Formats: sequence, C-alpha cells, structure tokens
Amino acid sequence: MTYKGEETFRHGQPSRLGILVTNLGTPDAPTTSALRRYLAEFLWDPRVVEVPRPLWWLILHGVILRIRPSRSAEAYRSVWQPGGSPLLIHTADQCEGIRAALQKKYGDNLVVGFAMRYGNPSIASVLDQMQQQGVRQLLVLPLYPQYSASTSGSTFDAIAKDFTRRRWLPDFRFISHYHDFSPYIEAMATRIERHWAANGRNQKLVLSYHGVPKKYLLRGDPYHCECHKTSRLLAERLGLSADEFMTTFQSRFGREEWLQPYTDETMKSLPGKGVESVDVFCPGFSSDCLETIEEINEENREYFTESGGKGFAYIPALNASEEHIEALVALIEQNLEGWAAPSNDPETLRNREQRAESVKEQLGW
Ligand SMILES: C=CC1=C(C)c2cc3[nH]c(cc4nc(cc5[nH]c(cc1n2)c(C)c5CCC(=O)O)C(CCC(=O)O)=C4C)c(C)c3C=C
Ligand SMILES: [Fe+2]
Ligand SMILES: [Fe+2]
Repeated sequence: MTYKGEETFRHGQPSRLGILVTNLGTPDAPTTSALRRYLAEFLWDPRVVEVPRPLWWLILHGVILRIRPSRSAEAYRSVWQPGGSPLLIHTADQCEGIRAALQKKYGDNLVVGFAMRYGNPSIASVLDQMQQQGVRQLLVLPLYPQYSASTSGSTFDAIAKDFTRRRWLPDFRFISHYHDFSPYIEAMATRIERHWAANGRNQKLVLSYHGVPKKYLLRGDPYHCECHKTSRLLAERLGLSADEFMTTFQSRFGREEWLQPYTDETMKSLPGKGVESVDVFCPGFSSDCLETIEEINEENREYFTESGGKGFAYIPALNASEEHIEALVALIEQNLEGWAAPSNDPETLRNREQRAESVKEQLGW
C-alpha cells in the first residue's frame, strides 16, 4: 500500500487553510445513462438505503436502475439550465460568494472549493487540488442545515475514506449541522418577509423538508427533531402562531413509511380543510434543485390547485443570496476560531526553506 503524498514537498511551500463546501450532487446530464451512473452511486450508499447489501443489490440493479433513470431524466430535463443542473450552478455560485468574502479578509492563504458527495466534482478530486495548494488545515461545510446520517453522516464517510489513502492528513474540522444557527434563521426570515412584502401573504406557510424513512428516526437519527426546531425558530422569528405554519416532508422514495405528514398528501387535503392559499418554503434545501423546482413548484402546486386551492406561491431557496452568503460566512468564521490563517510572507518561507536545507546538509542527505 502506498499512501498519496507529495514527493516534491519543499519546506518553503506556502501552507494554507482550506474551506470545502459540499452538497449532495447531481447527474452530469439529464440523460438516462448519466442518471443510471448517478443513481447507482447514490443509492448504493449504505447510509442512504439501510437494507442488507445482497438483497439491496438485487433490487437496485434488477428493478430500480432499469426503471428510474429514464423517468428521473425526464424530470431533470424540465429543470435543466443552459449552465447545467440548478443544484450545481447554485452550489458553484455559493462557493464563489464565500470565497470572495473570506479572501477579502484573509487573502489567498485561505482557499475555498466545492465538491459533491455523488458525481462531480468529486470530493477526492477537490481534496487532491487542495493538497497541491498546500492546505494543512481543512474545514468541511456540507450544505445540510439539519443533520441526517443519510446526508451529513455520509459526507463524513466520504472524507474519512479519502483520508485513508493520504499520507499527510490536515488538521480537520467538520460542520455536521447548523439547523438553529441564528444567522441562518435570520436569512430565511428575511427571504420570506421580502417575498410577502412584494407578493402579499397567503393563509398558511408550509415548511417542506426532504423526508427520510421513519425507521431512521426510531433508530436515533436527530433529523426529524432538527427540522421541527428550525421550523419553530423560524416561526418565532416571523411571529407566526401555531395555525399559521406547518412542517411537512417530501420526496418519499420506496414503499416503506417515511416521516409524516407527507407534503403531497398535505397539499391534496388542505383545501378541503379551509386553507385556500399557501406559501411554501423549503428550509432544508440550501439550493433550489429538482426537489424544489419540479416536485414543489410544479407537482405539488398542481396537487393543491386541483384539490380546490386558489393561491400557491413557492418562495425560492436561499441559493447564493447575499443574506445566505453572510450567514454561511458567519458559520465558517465561528468554526475557524483558533485557526489563524498561516503566515506565508516570502521571508518566512525563505527562512523555512533555508533551515530545512541546513538540516539536510548536516545529515549529508
Ligand atoms: C436535503 C436533504 C436530503 C435528504 C435528507 C435526502 C435523503 C434521501 N434522498 C433519497 C433519494 C433521492 N434523493 C434525490 C434527490 C435529492 N435529494 C436531496 C437532498 C436530500 N436527500 C437533493 C438536494 C436532491 C436533488 C438533487 C438534484 O440533482 O437536484 C434523488 C434523485 C432524484 C430522483 O431520482 O428522484 C433520489 C433518488 C433517499 C433514499 C434519502 C434518504 C434515505
Ligand atoms: Fe434525496
Ligand atoms: Fe423528488
């Protein structure tokens, strides 16, 4: 076994602080073959589907990967933009926003990159680049406000797996969640209030989160609890009473029970309960993506209006908005505490190189 390292290492090389922003990942193209590749990687992750491997392999390869890729490709085609998948575009913009804000303060001794848990750019490729840039202190921020083993936990696994192949590991910090971080709550409240000021306010605010199987909650995953806490803090900040907002769970996958209430069933039943208009916001999605643009703003809008609902407004995700970037930068800075950006002034680097050379000379190397 040879570990990855840099044979050309020089002591006078700058060392840097790295911020790695990650998200879930998205297919490379809205085609059946690209979706098969993406879904095969995503759905084989044991953090995502907790079914015994041999049985799951048969179901995944025998059934799911034969049917789902072409259906999902069609859905992705409806949201695809000239620059690619919305999730990728927003994540790249967020990374740029964070980089601009942090480099203004810390200079280029701090580097910011983004990677995807599944697909491209891969975590391994971005960590390679960071190693070449001399990153010796690494902070990882998965853009999942609420912790779930299937998302944040899985991202940690991917980093840890990458580290098993490296010789020189950096100092390492990992932000596993930020569901109650007040600048994040404030950014969402600003977004919603601005929407209300421009478009008026509907009868109920529905806060829809991606679901997970109910058994994950029963096995100890804090995701459900963190979603409800985010909703409570947001509602408190907006001054909403209990009947003015609700929390629902979307994107069910497979046949078992997932977290309830389901967003789609809620949209079908609300008009019959006297709720004629809704605003929908998705606090768990840091970027708009297939699950918000197509599933909420197209599918669920249709369920609501076909069931007699009159007004349906989708409030876009935080994306690369100024208030979101500010919140993420505040989160990063809080987690950088005690990590001074390294000093890479030319004189320090020259001195370091000279000291190393004199040690080598003494040893006759
Ligand atoms: C935000 C948190 C997310 C959690 C929790 C989550 C759990 C989860 N997801 C699946 C299955 C699928 N999810 C899909 C898309 C998707 N999921 C998230 C986020 C969370 N998933 C995002 C941001 C996206 C969109 C990606 C994009 O490219 O826009 C898909 C793929 C689409 C499809 O074929 O429907 C699947 C499949 C499971 C099983 C799960 C929890 C166990
Ligand atoms: Fe998902
Ligand atoms: Fe979906």
